[in-house]
Parts: sequence; C-alpha cells; structure tokens
Amino acid sequence: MNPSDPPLPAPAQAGAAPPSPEPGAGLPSAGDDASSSPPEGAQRCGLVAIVGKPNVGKSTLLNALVGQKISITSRKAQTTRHRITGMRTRGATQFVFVDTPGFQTRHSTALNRSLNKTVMGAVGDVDVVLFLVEAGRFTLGDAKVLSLLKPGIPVLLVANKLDQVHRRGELAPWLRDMQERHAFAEFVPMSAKNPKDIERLFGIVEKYLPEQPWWYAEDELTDRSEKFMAAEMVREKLFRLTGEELPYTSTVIIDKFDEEPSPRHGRMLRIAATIVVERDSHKAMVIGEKGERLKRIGTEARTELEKLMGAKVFLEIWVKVRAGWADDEARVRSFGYE
Ligand SMILES: Nc1nc2c(ncn2[C@@H]2O[C@H](COP(=O)(O)OP(=O)(O)OP(=O)(O)O)[C@@H](O)[C@H]2O)c(=O)[nH]1
Repeated sequence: MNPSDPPLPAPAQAGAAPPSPEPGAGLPSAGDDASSSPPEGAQRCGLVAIVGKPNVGKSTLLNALVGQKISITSRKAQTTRHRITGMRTRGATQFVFVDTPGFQTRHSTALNRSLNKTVMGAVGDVDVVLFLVEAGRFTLGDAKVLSLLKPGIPVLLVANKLDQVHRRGELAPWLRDMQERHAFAEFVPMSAKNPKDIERLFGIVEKYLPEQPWWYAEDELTDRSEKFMAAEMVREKLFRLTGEELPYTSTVIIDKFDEEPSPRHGRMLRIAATIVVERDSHKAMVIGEKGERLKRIGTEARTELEKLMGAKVFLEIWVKVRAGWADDEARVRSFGYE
C-alpha cells in the first residue's frame, strides 16, 4: 500500500476516464454545493489542518466537513495513521483539509516516530489550524500537540464533544485557562456529530482562507487512491470488530487491486488484503471462532467499499504474523508509512 498511488476515477465516471494522477481524478462529492464555478477573482482556497491528540474526534470532524466518509474512525485511539487530504467546495470557497494522526507520546517506536513526522509536516504550512480538544479537558497529550504549532498561523480552539458536557457554565473557567496557554484566534465549542455546528464551522474557517483560484475540481473529495481507501476500510472494520483486545500495531496491506469491466455491474474490483499482526494470539483473535470475525470484517468492509466506489467488489482477506513490525523502520516504510 502506497499512499501516493494516483487517485482512480470516481464511480460515476467508471470505465470512461483512465486512472490519472492529476487533481480532478479523485472521488467526487455528493455534489450538493456549488454547481457552477464563480469568477476567478472571487475564488478562495486554502489549507486547513485538523490536529489533536488521539481520539478527540479529528476523523469524525473531517468526514463531516467533507460530507463523505474518507477517514476511518473508531473508539480505539490511534486509528488514523496517514495525512489525509479531503476537500469541500462550497460557494466560492474550496476548503482543503488535512487530517493528522494523534501525536504519539507514550512509546518511541519506528511507527510512532513516523506518525509524529506526519503531524509536524501537516501543521507547518497551512492557512489555519483547527486544534481539537475535548470540551472542558486539557491533558499532557493536548499540551504536546499544542507545543508543535508554529507561531504565525492562526489556531482555532475547537472544543469538541460538547454534547458530553452537561454543565456548560463549567466551560468558562476552562476557557480562561486555555486562553492563557495560547493566543487562539477563536474559540469554537461544538460537536463534530452535529450538522448545525459543522455548518457554523465552515463560516468561521472561510475567512482565514486566501483569495486564490481553487486547486481541485469542485466535486473532488480526496486525493487518496481507491487502493488506499480499501486498506483504510479494512483497518477500520478490523479495529471496530476486535475492540480493545487487538494492539493498534496491527495493519493492513493491499496485495492486489484489479479492476475489470463488468457487463452486469459496470465495474468490478478484485481486492486482496493482508492483515498484519504481531503475534499468533492476535491472529487467532482476528480470525475468530470458526473464522466468524474475519468473515464479518470482510463483509462489512466490502459493503462500504461497494458504496464508496460504485462497483461490485470481491474482497479476499488474509492474516499474517510479522513479529515486531512496528519497531522496524524498513518494514514500516514498506507498509506505506512515510
Ligand atoms: N459524543 C461525541 N463523540 C464524538 C464526537 N466526535 C467524535 N466522537 C467520537 O470519538 C471517538 C474518536 O473519534 P475519531 O474521529 O476516530 O478520533 P480521532 O481524533 O480521529 O482519533 P485518532 O485516529 O486516534 O487520532 C469516536 O468514537 C467518535 O464517534 C462528538 O462531537 N461527540
């Protein structure tokens, strides 16, 4: 799996357009927004980084902003491992979002060092940073991420999971404390699961983006390839269906991603994936009793991939044990982590 694989044509254009590395060839959005391009001068476009420690809701927010599921989410911390760019064009403004892995502070493995490098890369060169925390909370993990932010770039303090705060009044002293920690440009209390809050966030973020022509076609969703999305989808189901038992070091690689025309379905994808785990006991956990769990992982991933890619999907999943892969720099690279 290589995250820089060229994006493949979108479901609607399947069969018509050849695979292309050009912007404009990614997965299209539902197309609910701007229907015609406004004049050049009026266009706005810019990069918005979404940063925060693991599990604060970054992927949930990105998916809500893009309007489609492009970043996987789960209750398990450290689900996101790659910088994912999602786009959304609304009216005259194109928002280009960057999702980042939560900053890893506990263990210094090759995998974690690679993840931290991705976080640093994402925050250096953007127009605005959304710094996500859980409303009313601030831990050492949050402080570490905050310390990575470069001066000169406006940072919005996004207090997510507001729905979990029962006494809103208690947020006032917390906010005062937060203002002493950093000169935040704005404070946005919200819930990534509330569509009205997402709407409001668009309005707030828009004014930080410079006037310049759009970088992507207005219906583009992500610059990630379908092959990459396939690995991510399997990984999400793996984490969701194994819960806390499986260490986060398990990963998914795509061994085969073949497309064939199909008279019946228009488009057919044959995908073979390998789930890599560190121990035999983990392998047994993934496979489950009589193979039940692996079967469910496959069925759920296939159903979502068919929806996302507008194709009939045949998905084959294998499980392999590779002890210590997260500690081995060369192997981490070979699995697609920069
Ligand atoms: N109640 C509530 N839960 C939320 C909200 N936003 C996200 N969550 C939940 O928080 C958990 C973590 O969300 P993710 O979006 O995976 O978090 P993340 O920051 O991308 O996590 P990593 O990939 O570990 O960095 C999931 O169970 C989400 O459903 C929210 O506004 N309210």
